[in-house]
Amino acid sequence: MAEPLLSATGLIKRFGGLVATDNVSIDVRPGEIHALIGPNGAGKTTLVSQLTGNLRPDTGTIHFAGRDITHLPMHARVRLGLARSFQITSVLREFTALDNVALAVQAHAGHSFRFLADTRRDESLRAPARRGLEAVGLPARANTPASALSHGEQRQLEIAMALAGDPKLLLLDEPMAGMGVEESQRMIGFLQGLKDRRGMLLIEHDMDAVFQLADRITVLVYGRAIASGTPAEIRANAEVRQAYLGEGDA
Ligand SMILES: Nc1ncnc2c1ncn2[C@@H]1O[C@H](COP(=O)(O)OP(=O)(O)OP(=O)(O)O)[C@@H](O)[C@H]1O
Repeated sequence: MAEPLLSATGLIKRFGGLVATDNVSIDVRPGEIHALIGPNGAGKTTLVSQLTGNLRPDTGTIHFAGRDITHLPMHARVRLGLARSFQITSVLREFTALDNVALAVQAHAGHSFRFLADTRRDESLRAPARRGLEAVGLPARANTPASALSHGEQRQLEIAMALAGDPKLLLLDEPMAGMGVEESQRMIGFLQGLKDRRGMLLIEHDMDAVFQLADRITVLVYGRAIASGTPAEIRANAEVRQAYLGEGDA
C-alpha cells in the first residue's frame, strides 16, 4: 500500500472548554479520496483548517509529502502541494473562466503581482489554465464571464483554480453544496477523473456523493473520529449508524 501523502497524528484543538478536535489521526494516500463526514458542528472545518495551516493544533503533528509541516504557515503548505478549494483563490466575477484560472496559475507560479494583461497573452499561463478547465469539464465555457456561469459551473471553476498549482493533495470543502442532482452527478464524474493523479480529502454532506466517491471514510462526532474505514465498513458500523447516518440514510 502506498505511503500516506498526508498524515495527521493525535490532533487536539480546544476553543475554551470545547474540544473541537479530540485526538484525531487521519491520513490520505496518493490517488485516494478520503471523505470526512459528521453532523453539523462535529469539527470537520476545524480539522481541515489545521491541515491547511489556518489554525494551529494545540497538540499533534502533521506530515505532508515526507515533511513535518505542523509549524509551517499556510502559503508554505500550498507551495508543497497542499491545496484547498474555495479558500485559497477567489473568483473574479467579471473575468472569463479562462482568465480566472490563468490568474491562479500566475499566482502559483510565484508572481508577487498579478497582471491580467500577462494572463491574456502569456501562453505559459493560458495553456495550463485550459488544461485545468478541461479537467473539470468546463472547456466550452472558457470565454464566458464567471458571473454568467451556473452555480455548479462556478464550483467547477473554483476547483480548476485550486488545481492551477498542480497540487498533490486537494482539500474539497463541500463541492456539491447547493447543487441539483444532475450537477452533483457531473461533479462526481469530474472528481473521479481527478483522483488517479492526486489525493483528495472531501468534506461533504451529500451522502450519495460520499458513498460513490470515497475510498475511505472517517466519521467525526463531537470532535472525535468514531470510525474510519471503507464505505462498506462505515455503512455496517453500528455506532456510526446510531450517531450519524440514521436508518435509511446509509
Ligand atoms: N473559532 C472558534 N471559536 C470557538 N468555537 C469554535 C470556533 N470554530 C469552531 N468552533 C466550534 O467548534 C465546533 C466544531 O465546529 P466546525 O465548524 O469545525 O464543525 P463542522 O463539522 O465543520 O460543522 P458544519 O458541518 O456545520 O460546517 C463547533 O461547536 C463550533 O461552534
